[in-house]
Amino acid sequence: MRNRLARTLARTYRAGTNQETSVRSVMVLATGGTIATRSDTTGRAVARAGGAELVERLAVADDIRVKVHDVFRVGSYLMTLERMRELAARAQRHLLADDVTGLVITHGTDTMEETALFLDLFRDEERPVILTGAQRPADAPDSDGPRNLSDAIAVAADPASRGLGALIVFDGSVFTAEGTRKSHTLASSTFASPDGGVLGWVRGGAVHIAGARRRRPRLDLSAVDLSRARVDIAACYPGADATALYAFAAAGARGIVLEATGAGNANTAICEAVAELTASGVVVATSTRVTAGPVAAVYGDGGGADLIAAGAVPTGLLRPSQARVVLAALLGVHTDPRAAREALAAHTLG
Ligand SMILES: NC(=O)C[C@H](N)C(=O)O
Repeated sequence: MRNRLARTLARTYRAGTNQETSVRSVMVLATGGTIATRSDTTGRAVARAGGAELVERLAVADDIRVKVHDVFRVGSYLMTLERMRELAARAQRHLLADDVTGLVITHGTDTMEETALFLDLFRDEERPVILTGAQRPADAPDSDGPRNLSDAIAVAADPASRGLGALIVFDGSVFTAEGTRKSHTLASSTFASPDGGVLGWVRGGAVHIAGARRRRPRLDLSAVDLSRARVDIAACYPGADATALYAFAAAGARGIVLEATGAGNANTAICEAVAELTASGVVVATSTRVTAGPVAAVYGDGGGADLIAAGAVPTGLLRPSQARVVLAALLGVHTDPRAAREALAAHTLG
C-alpha cells in the first residue's frame, strides 16, 4: 500500500518538476467521516483511515500534484465549533504557506453543511476550498469515496472554482456552502440545495460551473472568540412550550435558533419567551423545519409576524443547522449582541 502511495506521489511530484509552469497543486486535509471509516471488531463503522490512504489509488490528472495532511480522524457528528475554527486556521495556514491551487477537505456528511458554511464565512481569499466525503465506508467494495475525492481534487484544481468560497462536491455535483444540506441518510446522492440548485457538475475530471454565488462580507478568524458563541437550536412543534429556550439561556446560550413550523411560526408562549430573552441580550433567530422557501412574517396568534415583532431575526433561506453557524460566528466576532443581530439581519437579506 505504501509503495502505491509512493508511486502516486512520485508521479505527481515528477509532473510538478517537469511542467513547473502548468502544474496544479492540491492540498487534501483529512478530518475523518465515512470516507475514512472501516468496521471495527464489533462491526461498527469508525473513522480510521488517514488522508494518505484515501489518495493512494486515486485517478487524478497527470498535471495535478496532491499533498495530504491529517487534521482530525472523527465522524462528523463529533465536530464542534472549536474544531471548525481549528480546521479553518489550518486551511488558511496551508493556503498561505504552500503553493497550492486549491484545498480539499475530506469530512463526514452529517455536519458537512455546518463546516462548509463556517469555512465560507471565514474564507480569506479566492482560492477554492472544497469539501467532500462519502456515504459508503472506505472498506465497502462499492465505496463512493474515491470518485468523490478525485472529483473534488479536479474542482479544487480548476480555475473556474476560484472566488466561489467553500464548495461541496458530492456525487458529481458542485454546491455552494450556503443553502446546501444533507438530504438523505444513506443515499450517495445526499446533498441538495432546495432553494439554489446545483452550482455545477464534475465528470471524469471535467468541471463545469454554471451558476454564481452570492458574495458575503468575510469575517476575521483571528477576531472570533468562541467562548461567547454558544448558540442552541430549539424545535417548535404542536404544544411546544418555552422550557428549552429558558434552559438554553440558563446554560449560557448567547443565541437561540428556532426551528419553527411552516414559514416560521411558533405560539404565544414562545413569542413571550422570545421577547423576554431578546430584552436580556440573547439573540433569537427564526428558521423553519420546512425543506424550502423563506421565513416570512405572515401569521399572528403566535405565528411568524408575532415572533419577529417579539425580536426574533428571520433567517431567510438559511435552515437551522446553518443559521446556528452564522449566528455563532457573528456572536464570536461581535461583543455587542445588537451588532450581532444587525449583522445576522444583513447576512440573511442576501
Ligand atoms: N456519510 C458520513 O460521512 C456520515 C458519518 N456519520 C459522518 O458524518 O461522519
